Amino acid sequence: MKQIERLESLGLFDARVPRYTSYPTAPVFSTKTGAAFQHEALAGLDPAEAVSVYLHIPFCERLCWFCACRTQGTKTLSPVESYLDALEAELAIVRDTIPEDLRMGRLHWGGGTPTILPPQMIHRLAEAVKRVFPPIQDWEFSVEIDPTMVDRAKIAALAEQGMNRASIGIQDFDPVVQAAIGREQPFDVTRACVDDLRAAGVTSLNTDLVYGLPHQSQARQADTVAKVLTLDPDRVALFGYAHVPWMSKRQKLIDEAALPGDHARHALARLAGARFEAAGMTPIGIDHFAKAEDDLARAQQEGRLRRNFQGYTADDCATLIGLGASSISRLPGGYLQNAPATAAYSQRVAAGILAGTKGHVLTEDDRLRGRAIEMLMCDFRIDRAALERDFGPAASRLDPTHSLVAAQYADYVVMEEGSLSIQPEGKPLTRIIASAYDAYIANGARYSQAS
Ligand SMILES: C=Cc1c2[nH]c(c1C)Cc1[nH]c(c(CCC(=O)O)c1C)Cc1[nH]c(c(C)c1CCC(=O)O)Cc1[nH]c(c(C)c1C=C)C2
Ligand SMILES: C[C@H]1O[C@@H](n2cnc3c(N)ncnc32)[C@H](O)[C@@H]1O
Ligand code: MET
Ligand code: SF4
Repeated sequence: MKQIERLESLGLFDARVPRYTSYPTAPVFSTKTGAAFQHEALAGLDPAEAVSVYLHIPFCERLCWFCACRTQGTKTLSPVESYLDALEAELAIVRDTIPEDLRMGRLHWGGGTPTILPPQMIHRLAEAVKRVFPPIQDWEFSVEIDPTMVDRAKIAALAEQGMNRASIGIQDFDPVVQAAIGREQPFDVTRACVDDLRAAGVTSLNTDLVYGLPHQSQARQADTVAKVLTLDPDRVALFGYAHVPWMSKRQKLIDEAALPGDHARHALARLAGARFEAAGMTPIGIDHFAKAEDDLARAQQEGRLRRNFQGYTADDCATLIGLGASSISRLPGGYLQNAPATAAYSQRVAAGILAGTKGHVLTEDDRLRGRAIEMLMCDFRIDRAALERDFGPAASRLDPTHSLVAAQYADYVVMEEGSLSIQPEGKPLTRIIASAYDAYIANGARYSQAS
């Protein structure tokens, strides 16, 4: 049997499992954990430890049909202006809750499209965040940028506020694919944006690509990858298209008949991956590539790679404070998600209430399984000794699962001294294998295809 058919027989194309940007995953969160927990957790933060801050801007001028991110379309800046009022209200409540001298190690603006903000709003928002969270000396400030929704004045404003990393959305450069996902983006506009970001002092530049989009072919994918390589990115994210029209209504505009089949989709991922590796980039986790000298590759090399709501990261801050509608915080005791809809979020913070509405308090078992899943997603290996260091004898609770996984995926995993490793050919199965450690997997949530 061919390699791909053996993987297929293990459920590669049938499995619908989470991406594990957290454990438990967001669908497990419940309203039993809300603002009361958030208040206690924020108040109890240790001021000696810098925190990471994520700020969500849920607005786009265009709404790409393939997109599953939480965002809304707007042609004017008036809802954006009101949203900044809400963010300032949330920041004021958070300021009154956290210890006085808490510092910020990292700030990430995501969306949606943060670059919908004109320069004066960029300054207003960045200054509001820094007043509540003064940055440490060598802080990092990263921003998600839509090359068609940015100009030099916006980039200059972001750079003046300290932006030193950026991530640009590309997805695919082919005009036929772009038309099929409702996202026109000329190469020369993207090229100019990259040049401006570099000139403004951005030292680490990520590009987002998606495989599995309608009308993608080997030839088109090869051409997109070649164009991306001429931009010389430090990192590339290559996401598998998650077709979840029940979650993201705009995906109903996607022509399902034009989506590549399972084998074609897999071949697209393989082709792009092989080209990035041939260009000298290191594969990182299940869907990233990075230059060897980039922090992400170094983190992987040194066993410091982590996974959080933004995907793979070298961020070692234990605490992530999410601001804005739908943002998720990772606090010492557990997770908390802000009200997802912009209106509900704005009403809460205007009333002076913390924005968290759903969450999960972590048990010791959650932490153990969560760390095992993170190890698989980052290192393709569950290090038994490391788990025992952190969790003591409780680490043995996973032994039956190791045995089950080792038997079920015998050709693709090895057990050595209690540590389980996924072999290189088994990497496409990583999300499926990780889900074997998920105690909540049968809770009825619907997920996207695993590979
Ligand atoms: C690559 C970046 C993406 C992030 N989320 C998505 C993408 C493409 C889209 C997405 N998010 C979820 C699903 C369904 C489950 C799955 O297939 O794994 C998809 C397709 C689950 C999910 N992840 C987060 C949330 C809030 C949810 C939805 C749960 C719910 O409300 O029902 C956390 C989260 N992931 C990303 C961000 C930016 C984010 C939180 C703000 C990245
Ligand atoms: C933040 C990044 O998330 C990716 N992204 C957005 N929507 C989807 C989806 N449905 N499937 C896969 N990736 C997606 C894009 O690459 C975007 O740039
Ligand atoms: N909205 C931007 C873009 O599409 C950033 C990535 S998607 C959140 O280019
Ligand atoms: S891909 Fe980016 S620009 Fe397009 S809808 Fe999603 S968040 Fe908005």
